[in-house]
Amino acid sequence: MSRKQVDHDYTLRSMSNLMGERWKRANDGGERSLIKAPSSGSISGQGASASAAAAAPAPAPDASSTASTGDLERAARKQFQQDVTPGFVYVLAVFSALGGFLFGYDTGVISGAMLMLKRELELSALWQELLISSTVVAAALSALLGGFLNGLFGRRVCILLASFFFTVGGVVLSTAPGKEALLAGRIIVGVGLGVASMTVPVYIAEASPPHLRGQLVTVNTLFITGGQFTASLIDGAFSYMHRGGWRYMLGLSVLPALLQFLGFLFLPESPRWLIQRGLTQKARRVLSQIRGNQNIDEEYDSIKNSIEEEEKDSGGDGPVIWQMLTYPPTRRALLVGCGLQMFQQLSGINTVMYYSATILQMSGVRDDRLAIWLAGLTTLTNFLFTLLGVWLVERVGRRKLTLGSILGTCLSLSLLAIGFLTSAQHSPPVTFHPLDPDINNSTCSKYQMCEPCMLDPRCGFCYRENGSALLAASCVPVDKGSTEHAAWGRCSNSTLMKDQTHWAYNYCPTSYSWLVLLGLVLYLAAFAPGMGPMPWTINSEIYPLWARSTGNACAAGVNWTFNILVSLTFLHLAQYLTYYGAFFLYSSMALLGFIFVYGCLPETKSRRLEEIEALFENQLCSCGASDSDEGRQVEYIRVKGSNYHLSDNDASDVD
Ligand SMILES: O[C@H]1[C@H](O)[C@@H](O)[C@H](O)[C@@H](O)[C@H]1O
Repeated sequence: MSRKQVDHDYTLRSMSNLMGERWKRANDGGERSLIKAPSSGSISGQGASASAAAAAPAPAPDASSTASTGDLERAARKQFQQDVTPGFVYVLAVFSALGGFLFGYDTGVISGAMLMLKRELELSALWQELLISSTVVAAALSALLGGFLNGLFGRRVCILLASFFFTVGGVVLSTAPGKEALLAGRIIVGVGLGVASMTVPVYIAEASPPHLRGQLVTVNTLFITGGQFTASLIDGAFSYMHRGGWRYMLGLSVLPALLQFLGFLFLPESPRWLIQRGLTQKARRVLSQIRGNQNIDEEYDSIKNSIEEEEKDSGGDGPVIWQMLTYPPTRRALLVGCGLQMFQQLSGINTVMYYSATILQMSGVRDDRLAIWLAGLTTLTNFLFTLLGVWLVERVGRRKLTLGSILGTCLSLSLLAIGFLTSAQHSPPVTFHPLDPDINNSTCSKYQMCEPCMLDPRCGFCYRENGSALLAASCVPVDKGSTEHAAWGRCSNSTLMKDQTHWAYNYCPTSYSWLVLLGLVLYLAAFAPGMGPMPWTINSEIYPLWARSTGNACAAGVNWTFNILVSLTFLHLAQYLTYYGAFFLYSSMALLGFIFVYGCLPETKSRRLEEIEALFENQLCSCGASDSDEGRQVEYIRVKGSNYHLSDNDASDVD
């Protein structure tokens, strides 16, 4: 049988299962399942038969039955909102999202810690780069390995493992006697990061009821940005310590890590993973614990049936990744999931996060400490707008949220670029050429403007400010040991830097910085609610169970890999393309991302995880045409002790 036929059969089988269940429940007076038909046309991926079924005229309900249906529906919704979501699922989400917090904290805290470390341990540029990127490289590799571990040992063990690594890493970092131990600590933390970043969204998604899933998984990204914000506060606070502040900065992560470890000793395994492993009694117990002793029969049966279906359908032998690539729906889901993560990083979020202090310096902030605190404002904005995403995700859905967000990201990146361009066009000229004591190094003295001088990593701009006028501006070599001062002359140490003399490394004084700042704020406001969290949220729900951990592992691996690529290349990119060139490049990446999302991302809001595979049965990137499906909703509604799937046009199924 060809793969195409297999897909088609699968579609029919899933359809008839759903319809059969619906019929059975409508007739036996017990639990009822009401699934709303597509509002217009078919839901994507349900093929011609589904369209035909949807197009068939439904019996017209009489007026009284419509009225009672409305009442029932309202009562059902009320009941559902009152008691269907027990608090336990929130506890579970928050404890898991501590993994997200550590992700944000450990990636964010290093920039402030590095300012102290490089001074105290006299780190060379190579060691600084090693300490920063080793964590991200370890995270990329362990995220990939995490897929395998997840399938083998389950989500809970993987989260325990990640928090164990975070704890050990934190202890090693805070007690490190030298740079080698620091490197070891950063690698250990990176391993934890990779495993946590791919496991936590999956665990939350698998434990959540469908109507809350998006929100709860998005809380994980809220915790990531919360971790980044906390890290910037801690960096600011400990920057006042003369020695050893970095030990506290790096070591404090032990607290949330320990809390998560202890919490997960008592939290349950994902019920879906348990069912897949055949541990059905345990799965039932966990499910009713998470659902607060509601009737879980329908949900349990539905998960179990779909797992059996999936196992039959995925077929094939060999490693899971091979099976995913040879089975069209999972291959498409994988492309969409990895594509989203790639475009998230290509939109330059981490350039903005890591270089916000430089961007702020451009806008006139001279004091290093103030720049550190203001960089905290950037992370706060990121955090606050992610909160907006948590609020929006179940209201507008993933697709519209991602589309709106990436469009806004693209426009605000262009504004940032225009800000940099205008600053470059009004770049101050070099007006003073001091005698270079090192006659061999005359590169810096060749520059006539601040812009090319600033873009050359070997040079910096030294000037005196008198009101708004720049006086005696020169381009001089930077000190090889520290970018905080020049190699020689007026800007070579702080005692010489009197009379309003300033050293600008990596930026130029400009009066157009407000444009850059505006672009920065708009960028975060656009990126944080959608492009920040949605790639994680969507990845946690688009794969069938047998492929979920591998799919998330690949997508998280892509996220970390592009994170390294974008953040490590930024300074080189700025050197070759200038700052505005780099931001125009990110903006065009976001535009490509918009086209990709528009064409390829189906709406997954309110669907059960087991239904989502059907969305990928159509040809890849045919979703742009099926926007109308977004109105389709499946919700569990509990009425007088029974579970309903309730939807808009299910009147014929209601007594
Ligand atoms: O979703 C997160 C979030 O947006 C963070 O702010 C960013 O630093 C991460 O790289 C990203 O994966």
